[in-house]
Amino acid sequence: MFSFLTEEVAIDLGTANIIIILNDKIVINEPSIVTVDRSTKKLVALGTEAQMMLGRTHDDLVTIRPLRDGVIADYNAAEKMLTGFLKKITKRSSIFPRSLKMVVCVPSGGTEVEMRAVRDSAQNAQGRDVYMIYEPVAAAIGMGIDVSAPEGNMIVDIGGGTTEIAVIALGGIVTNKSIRVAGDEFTQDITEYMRHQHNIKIGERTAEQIKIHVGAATSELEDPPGEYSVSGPNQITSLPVNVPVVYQEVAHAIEKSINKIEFAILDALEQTPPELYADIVRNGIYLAGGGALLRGLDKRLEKKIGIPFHIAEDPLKAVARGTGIALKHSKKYQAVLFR
Ligand SMILES: Nc1ncnc2c1ncn2[C@@H]1O[C@H](COP(=O)(O)OP(=O)(O)OP(=O)(O)O)[C@@H](O)[C@H]1O
Repeated sequence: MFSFLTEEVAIDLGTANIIIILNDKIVINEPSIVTVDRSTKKLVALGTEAQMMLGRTHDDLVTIRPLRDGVIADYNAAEKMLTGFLKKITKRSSIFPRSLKMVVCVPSGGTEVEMRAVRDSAQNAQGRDVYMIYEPVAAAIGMGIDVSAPEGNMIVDIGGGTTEIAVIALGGIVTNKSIRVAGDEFTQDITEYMRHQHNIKIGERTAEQIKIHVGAATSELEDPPGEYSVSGPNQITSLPVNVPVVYQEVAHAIEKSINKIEFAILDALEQTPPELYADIVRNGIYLAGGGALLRGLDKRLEKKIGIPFHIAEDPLKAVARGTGIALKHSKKYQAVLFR
């Protein structure tokens, strides 16, 4: 009778970004950040607004990233963030409590405790009917892969906190590898490199901008980006300096982290049963997550591993789209949804 009060919400609760789909449309796509008042514990800003405050707050305010390495690190902040965003987007009724049917994605390498934290915070944020889906499965659905087919498909999802590598067949994850090396680690590598090589101190946002503007996984790009200039204080003199950065430097800075991802993919392939391995060689490997946008990454991996790599159409949204599709067709996808 009150089904008009039920709203369907799909959530990609990522370390770097949160994407919320309401009734089929992306309504929130913002950084997973909150600013909280230290003394009253009240929420001051959310998402993009909170990101603007990162590194700029005074003592009374604290800017928090509630997720680290793909999982909830600060439970209270995560709940505040979810509740805050859901308040922004859902209908309110003063007479009847609203009812949210939710699907939230979780990393495939998460522990039971970590998953419970997601479930509880979603329920406390008014989710009456909460389901979960593993991120690589959601990414595969988002890329249009038939996850229930009797065929193996490998997904490599390079997010902010984790790189998830999974082989999916018959609606389940057959091989799974999750490493805590992804976009945030690349950003940190760049900060370190700039400090060592150029004696310049830069913040997280600037390092991320370098990665986005001139980020590359190889120093031999066919279509290289122009240099990107950053300014900041010299480490020793504190005087302002301006440094132009070229893509080869970023490739050098993140080399070790990319190597770790290569090894993890090789390791996952080694653990894959032979029939599924043959499918993967035939179908290629699918890349999703923001890290898939690093220039030359697909070509580099292809060369190293000898299997073609396909990048998702919109890598940053593949997981969210898949979560939304699984929610919309929850009967069809009941095998991949769990509570
Ligand atoms: N053009 C780009 N080139 C390289 N990296 C990028 C680009 N755009 C975004 N990123 C990086 O992608 C990461 C975010 O990706 P994504 O939104 O897939 O992760 P997430 O879902 O929030 O994280 P996780 O899956 O670990 O919880 C960030 O580290 C961001 O800096």
